[in-house]
Amino acid sequence: MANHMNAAPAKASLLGGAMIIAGTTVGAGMFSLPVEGAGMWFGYSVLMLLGVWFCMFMSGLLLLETNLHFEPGASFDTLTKETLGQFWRVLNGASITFVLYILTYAYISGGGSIVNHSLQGMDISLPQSFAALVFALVLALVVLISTKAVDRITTIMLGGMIISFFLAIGNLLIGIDTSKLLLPEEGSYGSYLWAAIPFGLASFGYHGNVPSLVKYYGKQPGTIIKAIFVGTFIALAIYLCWLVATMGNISRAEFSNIIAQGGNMGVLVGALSKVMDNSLLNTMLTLFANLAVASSFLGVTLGLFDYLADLFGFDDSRSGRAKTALVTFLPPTLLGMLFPDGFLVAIGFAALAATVWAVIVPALMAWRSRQQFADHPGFRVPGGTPLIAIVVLFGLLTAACHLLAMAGMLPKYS
Ligand SMILES: N[C@@H](Cc1ccccc1)C(=O)O
Repeated sequence: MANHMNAAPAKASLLGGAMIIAGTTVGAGMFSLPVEGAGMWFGYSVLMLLGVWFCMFMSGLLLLETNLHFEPGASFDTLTKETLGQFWRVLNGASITFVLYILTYAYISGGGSIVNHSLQGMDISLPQSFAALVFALVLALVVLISTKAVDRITTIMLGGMIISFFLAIGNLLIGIDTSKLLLPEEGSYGSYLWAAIPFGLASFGYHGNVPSLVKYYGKQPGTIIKAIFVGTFIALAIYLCWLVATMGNISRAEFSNIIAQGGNMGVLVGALSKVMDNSLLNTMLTLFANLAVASSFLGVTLGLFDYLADLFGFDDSRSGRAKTALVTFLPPTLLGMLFPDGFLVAIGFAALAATVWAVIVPALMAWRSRQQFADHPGFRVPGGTPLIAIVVLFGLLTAACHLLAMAGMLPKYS
């Protein structure tokens, strides 16, 4: 999750906004997709991604619709307070905080696992909890230094991600085995769809950036809609290539093995590395995975850092920032060291909480604001109330899938 808000150019370009959205969207969630999608395999995974992308794109537009009734700079707290009232304001704030914290933990878990995998390539082996600590400390230091430091570093990382992704994936795409992809062995597939939906939702989360885009561009719905469309579409394209590359090279049976080993990022990348014979491209793939999770970590924790500083009233002095850093990073880092392999569980819970603030609340707010601001309509998402209902149902369905999967009541591939 990149955060480029502070570097607003004199004339905000569409590309800048689209990159902000794509940078936020593409993150650790992506590494859960092939593992959680292994049960339903490629065809159903593509269908799920298309459906989830559509609903998450629409919920972003519904959020934008409400946001445009307020002054640029107004964010979730103001929007929920003015449209839905105190109950939703508190629930929404709690669900955002929860998502930011648990994603930070997921990134530390995934980051530790991928740092460990990278070090193994250099013949260094560390306990994974130590690798998680190193990953968290180095990046926390960047956030502690300044927002500007985060901004510069994520920009460089985004460039590195694009180059390394296309080099590594290009090679994997050439080597795919279409029969693996399209004609896997006999067995049931469709029933595994449900448990995977929450991971699709988490992978398409970016909604914290919608208020930032309104602040960045001002009240320009046309440009903002295009930025959200292009940004999420880039993410969709990257995910589809990623599924082709992983499922076209790793068989469904091998995925059982990956799942048995916890399904963390390092295990998945390790399995892919085995099928790549070129060591440079192998390095590119590992580099991409490191950059993807590191840039997401910086974006998410910067948001959490600013939010907690404001909540606790810590100032911007050196000691104030140190205190904020402590509350931001200590709990997830400790968890990351105690439970280094909770990556997939954490992404699932992030999805559950995200159904509230990234899906259901945006839909309800748009519905309310259409009544409240009936005399100055402004931008309206097409589709009327039925579209709002579809988005709410999607949120409820995803939450139900997560809860049922947790209770062991949905088929899970293993
Ligand atoms: N889409 C992000 C996670 C995320 C979820 C919700 C909001 C923001 C970010 C990822 O894949 O890592």
